[in-house]
Amino acid sequence: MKFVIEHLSKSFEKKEVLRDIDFTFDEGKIYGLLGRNGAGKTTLFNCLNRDLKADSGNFYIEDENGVRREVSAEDIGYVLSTPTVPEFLTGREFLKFFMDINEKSIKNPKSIDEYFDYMSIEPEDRDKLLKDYSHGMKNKMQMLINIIAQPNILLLDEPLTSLDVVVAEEMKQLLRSLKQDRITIFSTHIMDLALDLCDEIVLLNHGELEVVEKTDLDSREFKDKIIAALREEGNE
Ligand SMILES: Nc1ncnc2c1ncn2[C@@H]1O[C@H](COP(=O)(O)OP(=O)(O)OP(=O)(O)O)[C@@H](O)[C@H]1O
Repeated sequence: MKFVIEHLSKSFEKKEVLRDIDFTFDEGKIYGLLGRNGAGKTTLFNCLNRDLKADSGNFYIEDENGVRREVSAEDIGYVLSTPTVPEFLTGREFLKFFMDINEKSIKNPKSIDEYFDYMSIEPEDRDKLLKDYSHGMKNKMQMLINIIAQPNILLLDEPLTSLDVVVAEEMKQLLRSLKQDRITIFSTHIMDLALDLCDEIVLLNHGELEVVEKTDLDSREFKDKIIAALREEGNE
């Protein structure tokens, strides 16, 4: 499977944020999306998730035989940087509700407590209202509902920033274990995280996506190359 973006453009009034983007993402890889503040990472994710209408362009899923099809809502899981969960439900009620409404699309469902175990959410927290969850715990719940359905494309907008070091490490392991059979695109400002977790580093710079080739560079040189590319001419 490939995820192909063609001629994707988006402007806000006079500001051209995404400029005729052409890019192909391959199955089984984690892509680290890096860009300056305001470069358009969230805008790109919002367009791919169809929360925002692109001005032009399209994107498809292409199978092994080169056959293309439209991307459906079930193909995409989108974890926002600021978790949004229904605060009036308990963690357990939320998971149950989510599993009930997605019954048909969840392959090999586990029990609710198995899912909580999977995300290291303690038994005493499972029946608390989500409004009383910490930011990191809400983040975990959001991550959980996005991976339960095993989407073909997982978009993660800075999801690890608020997590403590132990949980962030667990999430990294989780994302690595999930990367087969799907395309994971991960935006972050934490370069070490990107280098550690991601198979490819993609820069969003001047409204375009480009891969940073790593050939023969040690990690210091690679970081310098990334910073130089992002610094060049600025982004605003
Ligand atoms: N709804 C909107 N209306 C007008 N301008 C917008 C809107 N959403 C985003 N923008 C502008 O588009 C540009 C890209 O914003 P976006 O949030 O996509 O950047 P980002 O790369 O995710 O930034 P950061 O790393 O700071 O989170 C910014 O200049 C922003 O002001």
